[in-house]
Amino acid sequence: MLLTLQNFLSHSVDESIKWQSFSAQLNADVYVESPLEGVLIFRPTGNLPQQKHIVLSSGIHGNETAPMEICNQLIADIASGKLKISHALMFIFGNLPAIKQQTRFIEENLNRLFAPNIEGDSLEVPRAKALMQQVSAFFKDATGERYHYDLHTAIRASKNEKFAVYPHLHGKAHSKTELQFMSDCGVNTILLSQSATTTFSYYSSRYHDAHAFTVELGKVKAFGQNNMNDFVQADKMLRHLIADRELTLSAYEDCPLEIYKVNQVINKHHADFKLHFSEDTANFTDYCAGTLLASESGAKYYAQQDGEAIVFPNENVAIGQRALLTVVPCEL
Ligand SMILES: O=C(O)CCC(=O)N[C@@H](CCC(=O)O)C(=O)O
Ligand SMILES: [Zn+2]
Repeated sequence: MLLTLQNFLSHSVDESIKWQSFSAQLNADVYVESPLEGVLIFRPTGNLPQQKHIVLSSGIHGNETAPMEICNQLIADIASGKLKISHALMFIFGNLPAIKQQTRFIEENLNRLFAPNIEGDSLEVPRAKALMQQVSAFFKDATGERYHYDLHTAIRASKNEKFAVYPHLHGKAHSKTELQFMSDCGVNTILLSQSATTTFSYYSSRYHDAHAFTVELGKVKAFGQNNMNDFVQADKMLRHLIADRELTLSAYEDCPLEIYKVNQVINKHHADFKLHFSEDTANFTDYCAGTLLASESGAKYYAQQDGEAIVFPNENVAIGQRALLTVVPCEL
C-alpha cells in the first residue's frame, strides 16, 4: 500500500492495475482509505474534537497538471510520515480518463456536471455522480468546519496569475479568513460569482456548507513542465492547513487582495460564436464601455462598464455553455 501512496496519481491512471478499494491503519496516527478510484481519505486516529474536513480536488480537467503534482506529493508525504495530519482529508483526482489522455475532458466538461439531479449519457456524468456521493459521505459526519479547494490551472495566461472563484453564497457573508488564506497561498485575486453554477466548488459550498473555491494556480502545462517554485506559497499553506490545528494567517489589512465581481456570464448559443480579441489576450485584460467582446448569430456582447475585464474566454465550448465571463472591480 505504501508503494501505491507514493504515487497515487500514477496508480489511479494505470490501466494495468485493476482498481480495488482499500482501507488500513497507515501508522499509529493515520487511517487511510480509498473508497473510489482516484479518491483517497486520510483521517487522524482518535476522535479529535473540532477537526476540519478538507477536500482537495485536482484533475477535474485532465490537462491541468500542476495541482495534481502538488496533491500527489502531499499524499506521498503523508504516507511517508513526513507530513502530519490534524484533520480529515479527502484527495480527489477528478477525470481519470482525461488525465490519462492529457486532455481537458473526454466527452463533456466534468466541471459543469456537479448538480444533484444531473442526468446524461456522457462518460463524465457517472463520475460526477460518484464524486458528489463521496463528498456527501465525507462531509456527512463533520462536526467542525468543511473546506473544499478545487485546484485548477487556466488555459490562457493571466494578468493576475493566481486567482480564485468564490462561488455564489446566496446571501451568506464571504469569509475574510478564507480570503486571508487565499492571499497567503499567493492567490490575491478573487472573483465573486453572482449566480448558481454547476461547478464542483459551488456544489460543496451550496449543498455542504463548505468554504469552497475554484482556485486557478497558473497556466496549463504538461506533466513535468511545471516550475514547482511557482507554487511554493500555495504548497506551504496547504501543508500548514493539513498539519496544524489552527492556521496562522496574515492580517486582512495586510493582504494585497483584488476583488472582482462577475458582471456578465456570456453563454454560447450558436456555432458561429466568436470572440473579438486575439487568442493570446490574457485573462483580466480590461476594456472601455462599448467595446465589442463577442458575437454570434443574433447577438453582440459588449463591455458594459469602463474597466470591465475578460476571464475564461473560450469560443470552442459546447453550445449552451459559458464562453466568457466579464468581471468588474468591487469591494467586499
Ligand atoms: O482557463 C479557462 O478558460 C478555464 C479554466 C477552468 O477550468 N476554470 C474553471 C472555473 C470554474 C468556476 O467558475 O468556478 C472552469 O471553467 O471550470
Ligand atoms: Zn480547470
